[in-house]
Amino acid sequence: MSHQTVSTNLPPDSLNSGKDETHSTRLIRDRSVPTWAAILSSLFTFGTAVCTLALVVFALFLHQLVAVENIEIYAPILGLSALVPVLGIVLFELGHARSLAGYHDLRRRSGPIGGVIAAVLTAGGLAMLHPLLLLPPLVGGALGWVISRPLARMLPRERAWNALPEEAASVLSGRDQRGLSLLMQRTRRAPTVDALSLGVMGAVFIASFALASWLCLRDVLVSAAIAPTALISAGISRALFIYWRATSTVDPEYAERAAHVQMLPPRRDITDQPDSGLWVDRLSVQTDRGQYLLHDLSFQLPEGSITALIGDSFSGKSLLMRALSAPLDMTDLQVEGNVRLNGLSPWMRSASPHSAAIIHLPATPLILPDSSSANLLHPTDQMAQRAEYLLKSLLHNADTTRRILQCRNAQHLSHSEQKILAFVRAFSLRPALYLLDRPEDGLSEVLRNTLLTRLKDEARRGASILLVTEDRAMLEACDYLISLQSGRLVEMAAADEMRARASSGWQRFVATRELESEDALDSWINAQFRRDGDGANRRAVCMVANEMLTLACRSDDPAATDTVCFEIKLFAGRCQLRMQQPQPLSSGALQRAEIQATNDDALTDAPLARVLRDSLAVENTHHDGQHWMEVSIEIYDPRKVDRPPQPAARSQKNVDATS
Ligand SMILES: Nc1ncnc2c1ncn2[C@@H]1O[C@H](COP(=O)(O)OP(=O)(O)OP(=O)(O)O)[C@@H](O)[C@H]1O
Repeated sequence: MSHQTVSTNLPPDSLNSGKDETHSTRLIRDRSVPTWAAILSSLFTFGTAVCTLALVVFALFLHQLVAVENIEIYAPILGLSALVPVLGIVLFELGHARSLAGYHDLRRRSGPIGGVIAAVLTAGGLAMLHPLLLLPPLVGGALGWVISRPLARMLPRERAWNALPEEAASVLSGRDQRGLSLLMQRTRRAPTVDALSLGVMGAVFIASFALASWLCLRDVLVSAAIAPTALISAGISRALFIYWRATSTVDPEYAERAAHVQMLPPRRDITDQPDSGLWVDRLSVQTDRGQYLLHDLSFQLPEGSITALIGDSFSGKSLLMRALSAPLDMTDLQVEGNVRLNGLSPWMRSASPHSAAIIHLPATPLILPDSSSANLLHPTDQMAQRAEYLLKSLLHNADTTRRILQCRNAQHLSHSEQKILAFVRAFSLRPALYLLDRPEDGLSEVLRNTLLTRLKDEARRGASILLVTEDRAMLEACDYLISLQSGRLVEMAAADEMRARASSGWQRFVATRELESEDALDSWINAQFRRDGDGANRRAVCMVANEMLTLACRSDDPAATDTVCFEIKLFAGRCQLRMQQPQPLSSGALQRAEIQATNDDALTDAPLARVLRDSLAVENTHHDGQHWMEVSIEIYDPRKVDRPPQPAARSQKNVDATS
């Protein structure tokens, strides 16, 4: 996938000002495994298998010509000639490892295919000698399948190290790095599998030997063929066994991946999808049990904007960043949505060079156990100059800059040095979108300020920045705020507007104008009443809010928008809940609702009447140029009452009416 080149207006202090960007920005390519590599791997192992077979054939001729027929000269001739397949084995094995260096998993999975092909061809040769000779290797192969598939799944796996709880306590106290890596290691296969496979191979060898001896007795085989036949049979069952074993475990390439990632088609009703900035539409992340971790998120980040994700702990902030940058890595989760960055899908991976679209910087920096230069992606002279400049501008210290750049193992740098190194690498890639998870973590105030200045420069260049932060200065620099709660988007608005509202005590919630928004509305209201004993307050306000939502959904006013907007503010003894309206409620509608509120029979289908019944007052108000239906609801302070008030008789009436 080729990516659209991002806006590259450089900040005035950039070293590359006025120069061609393409020479100073490193392109990236997503990791990929070429299809030819699997074929090449199989060919190499096929070559090794043929050379091994040739050795067995040499052994057969040596036995027959030298030991049985007493032709002495063949001993050195055949002995020396057999060095050719020996050399072949070495060359094929070396060639396999060298030409596919770095593809260890692929060699392990595709290599055995070459062995199986050689085994099938050899089995054909055995069958031509006598069909019975096929029996031991085939039975061995079948047993190998049973051992490495169903049996291996049932047997307990061996751990790299069986730590006692006391030992684990010592390791997790930070006293034993080697112990920690052993604890982290994935479990290995069951040792019983290896023992059984060796036993099966031994059995195949001896069964073939016995069969070939019997065939020799019947003059079907010469005596010199007995041992080679047994060796070949054992080799065939070994090749099959290796293949079963290699394919019985999940390919690491597909392990720990998302269960399902689906790019949804654009909505038909949206025609003005922007071709710049980030566009997120109906993004959801679900567990395999159907629990939503992110629910139907839709928002836009304009090009060159800084936006902060705010919300309680576990509200899904970090998860959203991961879903935007690497949905495939969300182990066992189901991800779907339509995500576009500058008009293209950042979810598509491509092995062809392209400019970096998204860079995600988690709170713990990603640093390789290699030199700083390697961590800066082995920069060209021009890029190295820019990296040095960026480091200096962040650190304001030439000595520290030099020390970081000359470091041979960047994992030995301090946490903040590693963090700055990761930032410099990101800045030199010039992505269209930065996802920054707690960028301030571990940085001194001076570093946080210089980092913020740099981020503002990146935004001026045209990059969009989405960050999770608790740093006041960073929050104040934001153009927009996105508020998340329990994986749902509560609101996205201009930062100034949200700050002003928050300081006035009002909290806002925006959702689509449909009854399905009820769960999100309830969880927003629940979040306003967190004190122990607040349950009755939650129920009372949720009941009224849900009726208001029903009222909004029933409205056939052509001026009504696709969204509903609620605001809430808590006072002593009451809470004010208001909903934005296209028009004020007419006095006629209010009067009818008041009459209905006193008549139980009419309550089932009269949301406004139920709102009136369950609240202290309902009135039309006007704020920020908008009409609001504002409701006053009685609440209590759980710290001051021993026993929360029972649901009012009116609420009971409501339940009775609806049941
Ligand atoms: N792979 C996963 N499988 C199941 N649940 C997950 C997975 N990843 C994250 N979660 C859950 O999703 C929720 C949101 O996690 P996330 O890390 O996004 O929280 P956060 O908003 O960043 O919180 P904090 O501010 O505490 O870091 C958490 O309850 C977490 O347990």
